[in-house]
Amino acid sequence: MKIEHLIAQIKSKNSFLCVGLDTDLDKIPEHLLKEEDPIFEFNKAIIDATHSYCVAYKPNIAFYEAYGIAGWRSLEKTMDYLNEKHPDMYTIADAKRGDIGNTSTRYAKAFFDTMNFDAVTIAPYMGRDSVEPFLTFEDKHAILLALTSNQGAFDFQTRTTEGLELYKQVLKTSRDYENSERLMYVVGATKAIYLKEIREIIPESFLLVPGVGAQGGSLQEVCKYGITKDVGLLVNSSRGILYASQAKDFANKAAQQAKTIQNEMEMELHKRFGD
Ligand SMILES: O=C(O)c1cc(=O)[nH]c(=O)n1[C@@H]1O[C@H](COP(=O)(O)O)[C@@H](O)[C@H]1O
Repeated sequence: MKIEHLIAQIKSKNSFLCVGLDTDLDKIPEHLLKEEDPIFEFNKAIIDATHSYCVAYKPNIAFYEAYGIAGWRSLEKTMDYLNEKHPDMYTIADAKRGDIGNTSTRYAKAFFDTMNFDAVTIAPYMGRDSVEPFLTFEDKHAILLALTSNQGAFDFQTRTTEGLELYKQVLKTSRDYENSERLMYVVGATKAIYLKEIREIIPESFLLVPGVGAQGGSLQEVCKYGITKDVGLLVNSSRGILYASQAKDFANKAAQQAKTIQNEMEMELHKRFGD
């Protein structure tokens, strides 16, 4: 998807919500387990209920790989459903890949060509030649982990070498990669305070911001420090939306949660951009 199209979607829906499809058979409503493909049926119901309130969906690949071939099939069906019924939705494969060049090339083919995702999350640790294969696809994005939402982020990402924290080195160095305009970055909502300095290095790049909802990050703080003239944010919530109810009304409850976040986003956008 062209970035202009994503920005237009955000503006027309007054939403920069990404719904994370972290679909877990231990958490979905019991009545769905009787279906032939419970994961797909759950995703389809969630998509049908939430698509007016969000602009993106982010299946986390672990939740599909965990079920082997059946899980991959559910993922493929979910992507086919999204691409056919909701082609305006931005789709992110949360796979956190990255390897030597020829291997990254195959990962890029898997997610961009075969599965037709718009973006994939990438671990930057192996450097330039592990990232650039993902940047050769027009209108696709590689989303580099910069400062993640979890506690372990402090093990390495905030450590300083040569006067600069590692996550800042990731931001600075990757700007010189070929086709770096196709990069986005992950910054956890739980690290919103860091966004001020992050925006000094990457004033315009889109950020994927997970960690509101179940992990306790604040949408208001994220907006305060992270929003750009094009909004520049995709804020993800997975469990907080997916598992708002585990009863038969799960899709309605998920829609209510998504609508609540969308309303908050609309207020934040209104504060900054007016009508
Ligand atoms: O790359 C990610 O999406 C990601 C990065 C990060 O720093 N923290 C983080 O939670 N995530 C993912 O975002 C989702 C968060 O899920 P909830 O905490 O249930 O909203 C999960 O799929 C995580 O793997």
